Formats: sequence, C-alpha cells, structure tokens
Amino acid sequence: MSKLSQFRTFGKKIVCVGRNYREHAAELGNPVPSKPILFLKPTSAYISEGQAIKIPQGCNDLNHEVELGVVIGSKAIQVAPEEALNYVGGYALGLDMTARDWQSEAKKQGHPWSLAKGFDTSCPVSAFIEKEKIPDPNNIDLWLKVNGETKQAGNTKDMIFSVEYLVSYASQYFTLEPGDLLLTGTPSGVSKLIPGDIIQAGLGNLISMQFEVDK
Ligand SMILES: O=C(O)/C=C/C(=O)CC(=O)C(=O)O
Ligand SMILES: [Mg+2]
Repeated sequence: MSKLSQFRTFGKKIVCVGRNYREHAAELGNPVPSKPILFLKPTSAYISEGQAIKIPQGCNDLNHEVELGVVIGSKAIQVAPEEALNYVGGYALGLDMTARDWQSEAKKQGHPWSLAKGFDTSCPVSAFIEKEKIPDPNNIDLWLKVNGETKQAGNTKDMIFSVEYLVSYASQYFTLEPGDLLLTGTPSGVSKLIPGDIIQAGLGNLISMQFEVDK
C-alpha cells in the first residue's frame, strides 16, 4: 500500500485531547484536569510528509505538539473503557500544531480554540501504523526534534488518561467512526517555530517523520 493510500485510511474527523500530561499542563500554567478536555480539528488540517506546515497569517507563536494518534477501526458509540481497544484500528504519529498566541488570547476572552488549533496544515500525520505494531499504546516513547535539537521526549505511560479511557470518554459524546483520529495530548517541551525549521518526530524506533515549516 502506498503512503498516500495508507494516509487516506484515517482522513476523517480529528478529536484532540488537551492537558493530558502533568508536565505540559504545568509548563503552560494550567491546572491538571479532572476529566479529559476535548476539542476538534477539521479534516482540512491534515497534511502528510512532503507537504509543508504553514504559519497562519498573523500568528506570531506557532508551536509543535507531538502526540500519539489513535485511529478508530469500527464505529464506537458509548463504549466502555474495557471494550475500547476493540474499536481501535491502528495508530499514527500526529502533530497538534498550535498558534499559541491565538490560543492564549482565546483563553483570556473565553473564546473557542478553533482557529488556534484548526488552521490549514495544523495536523501533520505519519503513515498509518498497524495495531499489532503497538501492543501497549499506554507505554510508548514519543520524541520531537527541531533542526536536530530534541525538544520533546515523553512516554504515553505519563498520560493522565489512558487510551482506553479517552476512546471511551470521547465515544460518550461523539460517534467515533472508522478513519477518525484521536490525538491523545502532548508531553512537555513545546516551543516556538520559525520559517524554515525542520521538525523530525517519532514513536520510539517504530516510525519517524519529517516536516518543514514553510519559508
Ligand atoms: O490550555 C492551554 O494553555 C493549552 C492547552 C493545549 O494546547 C492542549 C493540548 O493540545 C495538549 O495538551 O496536547
Ligand atoms: Mg495537543
């Protein structure tokens, strides 16, 4: 299967989880949540390797957030945590690109994060990863480098809410459909990007990907 057709197997809605790692919540001065914080990105946010990340016009603080992506394999409506992994079809590595200045302003005003999180190119993703390749999604290393310098290095064992819990929780409110992507939150180390930066990110030694920030 080509990279493109693999990519198309999960081109549907993007459900994102925020503040799912204590250290990331702390680095942005946020309290640890008592339940998952969910937000959505539109499908127009997807890009795959070979496409550039665009800094949206007027954004002065574009940040990277490396995240484990869970690809839904079958329709999930109000599933229990114990059943949730049965609805997972595979995984992907994703970047939750964030216009941090816009998000900070939206937070101050009590406005939604849609522009800060959902602009075009705000969801770079890897190729599809078969489910069997990640036997325990709650214990896998995540890393991200900018121009060769490590910025983020975490492990999903430090997530506040597990993959099972997140799939179950999201399915209480949104019907999860085959091809949907659930981004599970980012570890600490987010930082500002500038035009021409090269981002490399990976899941342990399993998969890596590279994206350039448009010049
Ligand atoms: O509340 C904030 O200041 C920022 C939260 C996020 O951007 C949440 C995430 O997307 C995440 O934790 O991955
Ligand atoms: Mg995020």
